[in-house]
Amino acid sequence: QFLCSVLSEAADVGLALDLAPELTRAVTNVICSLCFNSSYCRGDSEFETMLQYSQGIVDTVAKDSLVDIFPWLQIFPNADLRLLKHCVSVRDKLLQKKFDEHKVTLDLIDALLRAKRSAENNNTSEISAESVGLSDDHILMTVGDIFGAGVETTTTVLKWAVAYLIHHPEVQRRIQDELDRTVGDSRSPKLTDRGSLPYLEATIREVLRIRPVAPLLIPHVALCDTSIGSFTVRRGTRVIINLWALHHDEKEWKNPEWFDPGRFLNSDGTGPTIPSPSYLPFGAGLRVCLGEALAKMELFLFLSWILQRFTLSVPPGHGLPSLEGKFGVVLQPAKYKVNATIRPDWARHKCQAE
Ligand code: HEM
Repeated sequence: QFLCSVLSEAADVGLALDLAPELTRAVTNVICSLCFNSSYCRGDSEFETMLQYSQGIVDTVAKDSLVDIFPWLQIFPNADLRLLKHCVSVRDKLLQKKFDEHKVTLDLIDALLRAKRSAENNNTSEISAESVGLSDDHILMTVGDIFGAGVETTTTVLKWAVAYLIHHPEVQRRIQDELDRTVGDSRSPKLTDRGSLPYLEATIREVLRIRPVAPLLIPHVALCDTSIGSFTVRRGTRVIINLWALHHDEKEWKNPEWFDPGRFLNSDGTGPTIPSPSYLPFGAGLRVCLGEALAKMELFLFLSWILQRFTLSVPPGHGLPSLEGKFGVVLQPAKYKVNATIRPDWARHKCQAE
């Protein structure tokens, strides 16, 4: 709702908007309300700090990832590693503050603290809060992981989605037709509408295919001797999965560089499908993304709300957003500006409400 009101204010005065900070704030607030039962307003200085350290981490993790591959290289002076350590320490201080401020509420920290207290009360020589991973430090790092994994990823997918929608007004129109037919303009889309909006679902899948947020997933280590196809993988080997190659494999995807949500629709166009097993935007197996279900809900709600109310386009005098991306642990699009125009039915709606 806040995001839509920012778009609405910009639309009223014809302002070209950099959506990135607004999308980040909206996604951060989803995670904040889950972890701390709180949210940030526009211009909050703590939120600005969070934006800065988060970008610092994205810019340095996996950059020229030689240290990731040869960890002993960290003995040499390294400006990126220094910046990374600084950002992590700012993050830890902020999380510690949130943790100290924490009152009794119903959120993730609260649930973890209750589990810790219950483990402490049942303390026996075999089971202690510490041994089941519930020290204060574990709780802080769990919340840190949820932030680290849950904000930049979802925000980046939304930025790519908007960039592709601006490049493809015909895709926007088709989603809007679908929204008009199934949801209308007298209420906002809900999660229960997801099953009746297959083209929007197919578009989200195509964005996740064509610009996978984690093009090399997260590095894995083989826990035992094993094999992948005809390759032997020894215990302790670092395994990097090239998701980019899987998602752009010409044997699996016709014209893989074309943005075509239709490839994720079944033959009669009535439901979403996954046409190839070469599609793993959230990874697979034991270490598959923990937040997949949450991320899909967010992507659906953000995009359906925005497209129900607005049409997105390139502001006059600006070029189309670049689709190249900046490679790092997360593949981010370059900055771009967007024009939001209120759709005629919503404009009427607003007038009636005033
Ligand atoms: C569209 C958004 C997202 C995408 C594309 C995404 C993608 C991924 C990928 C590719 C991995 C690595 C899987 C592997 O290496 O096999 C991963 C791991 C992970 N993700 Fe996500 N993610 C998203 C959102 C989220 C959210 C919202 C959360 C939490 C609230 C989250 C939490 C995690 C965690 C904790 C892991 C590590 C799991 C483990 O190692 O056991 N992710 N994600």
